[in-house]
Amino acid sequence: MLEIRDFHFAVGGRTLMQADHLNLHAGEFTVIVGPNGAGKSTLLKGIAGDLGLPRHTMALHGRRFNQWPATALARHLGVLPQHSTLTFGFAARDVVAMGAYPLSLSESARREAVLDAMAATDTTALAEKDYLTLSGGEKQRVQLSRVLLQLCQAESDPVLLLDEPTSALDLAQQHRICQLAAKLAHQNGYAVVAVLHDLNLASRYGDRVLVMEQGRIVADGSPAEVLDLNRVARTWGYQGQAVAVPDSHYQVIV
Ligand SMILES: Nc1ncnc2c1ncn2[C@@H]1O[C@H](COP(=O)(O)OP(=O)(O)OP(=O)(O)O)[C@@H](O)[C@H]1O
Repeated sequence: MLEIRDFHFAVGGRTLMQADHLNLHAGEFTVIVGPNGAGKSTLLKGIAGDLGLPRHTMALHGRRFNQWPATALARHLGVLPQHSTLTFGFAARDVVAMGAYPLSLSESARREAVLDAMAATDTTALAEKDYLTLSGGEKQRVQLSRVLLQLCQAESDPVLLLDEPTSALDLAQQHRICQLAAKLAHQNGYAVVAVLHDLNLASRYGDRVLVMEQGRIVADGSPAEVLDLNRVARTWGYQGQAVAVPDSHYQVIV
């Protein structure tokens, strides 16, 4: 559904990200992993339009990005950046409501959609709180609600890009957000793409894993195909150990 061709971003002659051909699929939770500086955020920023790359190199549902009206594209492509800065003290629910800008909703439908988006990230209790007083993890989940709201009127399967959505979250919330990402893919048909550093979360929840190294995708497949100890040693320079999880088909790398 999302096709990328000849994607290239260089600064000062150094290629920071190159993807000759990448397809992202509806109903699939894709996880991007790789060492610091591998180009994961750059890839997401490129898709999100933040790098000014040519829009005709990407197509969504067979239509090139430059042929999509901006608001229609915003209803189908949502991005949770690694950092979101806000300097005014809005209530958390007003921050979420910012996601409604490409939508056409009555006032009451908008209020309800905001609450639905907050319920999905377990932030309902924060609705009236000043956003600036929230903890890092609470802010991250409120921002995710904003992006979920933005996609709630998509006419065809949307793409959700998450740049390190679990970086500020406690253990339980990390699993909840990964479960939500998998559910949005499997039950709602979203193409969900998340950058994660935790390879065990990637293996447990991802349908597909892309490994990036020095700006390029060097492995692409199911977690079992891609995340073995050899790959971990080669890509991260870390000699891990694999431990089987009882009564399950997956293993953790420690
Ligand atoms: N606008 C830019 N100008 C110069 N260098 C850049 C620019 N954007 C990114 N880089 C460099 O490109 C490389 C990839 O950065 P990127 O943020 O994509 O890495 P990452 O894989 O997301 O890393 P991390 O896991 O640390 O978040 C880094 O070396 C970074 O310093």
